[in-house]
Amino acid sequence: MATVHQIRRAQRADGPAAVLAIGTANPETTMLQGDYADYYFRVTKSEHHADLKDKLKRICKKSGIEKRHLHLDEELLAAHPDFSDRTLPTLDARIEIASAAVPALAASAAAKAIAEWGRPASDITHLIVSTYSGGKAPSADLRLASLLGLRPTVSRTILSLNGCSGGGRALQIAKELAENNRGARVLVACSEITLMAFYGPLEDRLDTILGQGIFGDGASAAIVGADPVVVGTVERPLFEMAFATQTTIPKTEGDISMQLMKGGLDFHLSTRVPKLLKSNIERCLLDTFDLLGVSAMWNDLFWAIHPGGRVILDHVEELLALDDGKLAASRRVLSEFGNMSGATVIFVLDELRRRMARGEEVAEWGVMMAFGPGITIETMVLHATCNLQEN
Ligand SMILES: CC(C)(COP(=O)(O)OP(=O)(O)OC[C@H]1O[C@@H](n2cnc3c(N)ncnc32)[C@H](O)[C@@H]1OP(=O)(O)O)[C@@H](O)C(=O)NCCC(=O)NCCSC(=O)CC(=O)O
Repeated sequence: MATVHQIRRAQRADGPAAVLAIGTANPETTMLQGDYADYYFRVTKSEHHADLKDKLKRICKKSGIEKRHLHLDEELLAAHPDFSDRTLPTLDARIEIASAAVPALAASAAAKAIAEWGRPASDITHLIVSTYSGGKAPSADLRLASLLGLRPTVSRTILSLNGCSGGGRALQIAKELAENNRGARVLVACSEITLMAFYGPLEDRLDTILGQGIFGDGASAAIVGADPVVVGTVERPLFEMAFATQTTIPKTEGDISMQLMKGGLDFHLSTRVPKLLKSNIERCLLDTFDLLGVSAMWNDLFWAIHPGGRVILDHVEELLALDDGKLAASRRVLSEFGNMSGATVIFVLDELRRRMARGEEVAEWGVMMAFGPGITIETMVLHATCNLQEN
């Protein structure tokens, strides 16, 4: 019999985990940001809140968002007019819709990632799903496994209510799984729909107005594995996952929060969020690079920052004295899709690889950062492989 130490060593991969493929998907319904305030106040029958409508118009104008995709379209809302009133008991109906829509959207994104990866879905060994739109067990992970035809032994994990840091957390767990289980191929899927937190405006909840104005729907998927297969199907690592950390900003539990209530998901965002991130991000980066034992010039790196809001990107750019264009991938994703919570950061990686393929970003090393309730900062140091320059 081998020793436990030998068994453990044999289980570990040789190389670092890497993102091997990426896929994204969005609901068909598109909402132009310039039309949103009129639409929102009309469908929620709230035209009498003229001051709030003007505020939302100003938020939309300054949001850096051109359009968003939304699962909850006018037709679906017409079938559920009570969704506009957060005091009515709509949680059951919302969960019913979300428990079909979230895995379906995730499956669209995952199918694209699997097609790019080039191996059969049945070769996936682990599945991690992140969403804030849960409320049922078995959860979206099991439904997604079934939609994709994953093997019955696939090892599933659901991350619930991790909010905008869900994508970062899921990728960190995928890295650990891939590096500690030789041959593992981890499918990460993040799927978010705002239907859970859609309701009309309230004078005393300005964060509702903000949330309605910046959040969008989308799903992203990534396949993560170590030691790429080079015989038969050739796997092409995109981003190698060098190192990862998680930091919580002390005493900020109340600044980003979500809670299920009878009328849906109550989403709270304090006005302090951009400033809190601004005063903690650089320390977090310095600590991460210290732990790695290397120093870095911020402009020599590529950046995949979660675009939580336009002003957050402005703060990061200013704080780190980043050159123009360093946050172009985050800004483009924000512009095209809004803040899709946990799904967003993989969209940013997808956009980054397109920019790298066009030669618009040439840095070899970079950082991915996502922020969520906690306030939690998920940071990962990435290495771009030559495959990204060759496309
Ligand atoms: C909303 C903005 C685009 C507005 O742009 P500017 O700040 O440049 O413009 P501005 O100061 O003139 O603000 C325009 C109007 O928005 C209002 N406003 C700004 N921030 C607000 C907030 N947090 N809650 C309510 N209202 C807010 C202002 O009071 C102002 O109203 P008036 O015009 O009436 O004076 C920006 O502030 C932004 O990007 N904020 C970041 C949003 C955020 O916190 N994102 C994190 C999401 S959480 C996340 O990503 C993680 C997770 O969900 O888990």
